[in-house]
Amino acid sequence: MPAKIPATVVTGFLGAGKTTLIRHMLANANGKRIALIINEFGDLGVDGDILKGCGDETCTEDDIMELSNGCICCTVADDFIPTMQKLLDRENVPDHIVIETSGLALPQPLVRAFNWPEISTRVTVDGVVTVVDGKAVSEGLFAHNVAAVDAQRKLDENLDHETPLSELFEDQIACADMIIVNKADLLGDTAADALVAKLKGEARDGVQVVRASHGALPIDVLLGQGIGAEDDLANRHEVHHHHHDHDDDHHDDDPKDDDHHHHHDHDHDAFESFIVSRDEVADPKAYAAQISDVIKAHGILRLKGFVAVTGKPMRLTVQAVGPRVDHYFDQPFGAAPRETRLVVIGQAGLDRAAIEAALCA
Ligand SMILES: Nc1nc2c(ncn2[C@@H]2O[C@H](COP(=O)(O)OP(=O)(O)OP(=O)(O)O)[C@@H](O)[C@H]2O)c(=O)[nH]1
Repeated sequence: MPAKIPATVVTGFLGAGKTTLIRHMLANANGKRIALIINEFGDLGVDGDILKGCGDETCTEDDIMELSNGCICCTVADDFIPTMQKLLDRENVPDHIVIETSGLALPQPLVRAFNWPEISTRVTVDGVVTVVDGKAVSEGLFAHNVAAVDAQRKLDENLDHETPLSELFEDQIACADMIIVNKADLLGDTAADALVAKLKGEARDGVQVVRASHGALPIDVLLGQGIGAEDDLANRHEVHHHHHDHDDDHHDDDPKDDDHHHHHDHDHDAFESFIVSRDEVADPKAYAAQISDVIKAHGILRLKGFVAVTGKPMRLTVQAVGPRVDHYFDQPFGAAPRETRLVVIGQAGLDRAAIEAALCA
C-alpha cells in the first residue's frame, strides 16, 4: 500500500496570522509540492485571493482549493471529503496537503473527518498547528478587541461560564501538536517568553510552543511531525463539550456517529459576517483611520478585503484585526472587477446598516 499523504491542519483565531504563515511556508517550500485547502468564514475569498496573488511559483491556482463557506464539521460529507478525494485522485498528487481552517472553526471535527473510510487509507494528519496572536493573548484576549469581549462577558449571567471566544481558543489549543506564538515582533522578549511558558503549561504533554514573527518558520519545523492526529482524538478534549454536555461520552472514533452527535453542539449563530461594497476611495490612509473607528464603535472582530483607490491601478488590500488596520497595495485588479469589497466578521448582533453606512461614508 502506498504511504499515506501527510496533511497539516493550520488553525487559530481570526487574524492570528494563519494565511501569513502559509504564505511564508509556500515561498520557502524547497521544492516540496504543497496543495492547500482553505475554509474561510465569510463569502469573499480574501485569503485565497491573497495566496493566489502572491506570485510564488509554488502556489499556483491549481494547488489551492476553497471549501464553500461554512462550518467544516457540518459540511464534511458534502464538501470536505469530495474536495480531498479530488485532490487525491489527481495524476500529480501533492507531497503534502495544508488545510487552513476558518478562524472560528473547531479543529477537532476536521481531524475526526480523516477517519472517514473514503480518505482514511490515503491521508493522515501530520500535525495540528495552532497559530496564536501573541499580542492579543498576552493582553488577556484571544481577539484584539476589548470592547467585543467585554460586551460578551456582560451578557453572561454566570461569571464562570466561558465565552464562545474562549471556548474556541481553548479547543484550538487543546487540539494543537504545535503552538505558534505569532506577532512576537509586537511583544517584548519577556512577554513573549512568559506567554510561551504559560501556553506550554496549558497544552498537552509534548506539544511544542514556538515564537514567530509574520509566521516565519522553517518548513521543516512546520511539516513532517508525523503525529497521526486522527488516531489520537481522545487526548484532544473539546473543552466546551466536556464542560457543558455531561452526557457526552461519545469520544470514540466512530467518525460518522461523532460527526452527527456534534452537529449542533456549538452555536453557528454566535458569529456573523457580511460584505460591504462601496465606490472608490480617495485617500487610503484616511480610509484606514475611518475603518479603525468603525471597528471600535461596533466591536468588529475582523475586517478584510480589497479597496479601489482613485487614480491607482493596484488594489489596496486591507487587513484589520481588532482596531489595528494594515493596508498595502498588493497587485493590479487584473481581470477582477475594480471595486471595493470588505468582509466584516463579528459576534452575532452587529448593526449591519450602521456599519455599512459608516464604511461607505
Ligand atoms: N505585526 C505583525 N503582524 C502580523 C503578523 N502575522 C500576521 N500579521 C498581520 O495580521 C493580519 C492578519 O493576518 P492573516 O495571516 O491574514 O491572519 P489569519 O489568521 O489568516 O486571518 P483569518 O483567516 O481572517 O482568520 C495581517 O494584517 C497580517 O499582516 C506578525 O507576526 N506580526
